Amino acid sequence: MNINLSSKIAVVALFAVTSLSTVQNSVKELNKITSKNLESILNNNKHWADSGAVATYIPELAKVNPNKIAFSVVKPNGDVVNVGNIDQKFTMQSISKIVALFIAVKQYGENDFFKRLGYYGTDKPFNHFANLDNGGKPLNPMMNAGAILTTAMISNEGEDGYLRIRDMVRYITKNNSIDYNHAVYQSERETGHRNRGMFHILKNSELITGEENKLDNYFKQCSIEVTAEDLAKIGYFFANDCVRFDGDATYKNADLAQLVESQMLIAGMYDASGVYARNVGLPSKSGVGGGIAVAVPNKMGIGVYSAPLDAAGNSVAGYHMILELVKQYDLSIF
Ligand SMILES: NC(=O)CC[C@H](N)C(=O)O
Repeated sequence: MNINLSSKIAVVALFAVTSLSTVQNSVKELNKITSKNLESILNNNKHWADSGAVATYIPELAKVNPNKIAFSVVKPNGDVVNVGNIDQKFTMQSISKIVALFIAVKQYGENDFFKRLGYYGTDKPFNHFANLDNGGKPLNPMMNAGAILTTAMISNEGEDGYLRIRDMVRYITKNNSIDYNHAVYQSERETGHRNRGMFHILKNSELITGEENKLDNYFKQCSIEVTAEDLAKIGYFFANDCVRFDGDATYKNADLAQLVESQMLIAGMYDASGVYARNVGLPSKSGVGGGIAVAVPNKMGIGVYSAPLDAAGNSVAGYHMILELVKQYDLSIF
C-alpha cells in the first residue's frame, strides 16, 4: 500500500472513531440527567406560561389550569426522569396524529398511503383547508385535514380506528389505564364544525368513504389523556426505531420511525415548524392540550406539558423548557 493511501485510511478511521466516541460521550452525559437538572430548567422557564393563552375553541379545554407544568425525559438507557406536576393528565390532541400515521403506514405501506395525501410542510395553521378545495389532497398527515383522512383510512366499523390508536398508545407507554376524556370528546364533537367540514370535503373528493363514526374516531383520539411521562415515552419510541423504552422490539422498524420523525420535523409544530427546526432542531409534535412530544434521534424522548399556547397552538413554556435542554446538551440534529 502506498503511504498516501494508508495515511488517508488512517485519517478516515480516526474520524470514524472520534465521531463514534462523541456519540457515546453524549449518550453517557444524557444518561446522567437527574431530576435536579430538569427542575432548574422548569423553574427557569415556567414564567413563559404567562405569555400564552389556553385553547378556548374547544370549550372544555378552556377549563384547564394554566399553572400546571410538567417536564419528563426518557434517557437513552430507558430510565424516566419526571419533574413538576407529573401526575397531571391532559389530552393528547394532535400528538395522537403521529401514532395514527404509524398505524396507517404499517397497514397501507408508504406508497399507497401517500397516494391520498402529501409530504408537504406548511405556512398554514393546523386547521387550515389548504388545497382541499378542488379535490386537492391534504398537505400532510400532521394538519387536521390529513389527520382526519389518516384516521378514516384506519377505521371501519364503530370506534375500531380509535381503539387501534388507543391500544398503540397503551403499548408504547406500557400504561393500560390510558383512555379518552369523555367531556373533551363531547366538546370537540359538538363544536368541531371545521373538522366536520373537512371530513365532508374529503368525502366529496372520494378520498374518504364511509360514515361520521370515522370522524368521531378522530375526536376520540384527540381526547386521549396522557401525562408528560407518557409523551416522553412516545418520543423515545420514534427516536429509537420504534423500540419501546423498556427495550421491547415488537414493532422495531427504523424506516417507519424515520418517516414519522420527518413529518414531525417539517409539520409537527405547524406553521412554526421552520423556526422551531432552526432553534430546537428536533422532530417534535405539539397538541392544543399543551403537550409536546420530542424525539431525540437514536437517543431519548422528551415530554412537556403547560397549557398556555402561542399563536401557532404550541405550548409556550413547553417550548422554552425543550429549548434550554437542547442548548445545554447540544441535542439539535443539525
Ligand atoms: N393542534 C391540535 O392539537 C388540534 C387538535 C384538535 N382536536 C382539533 O382538531 O382542532
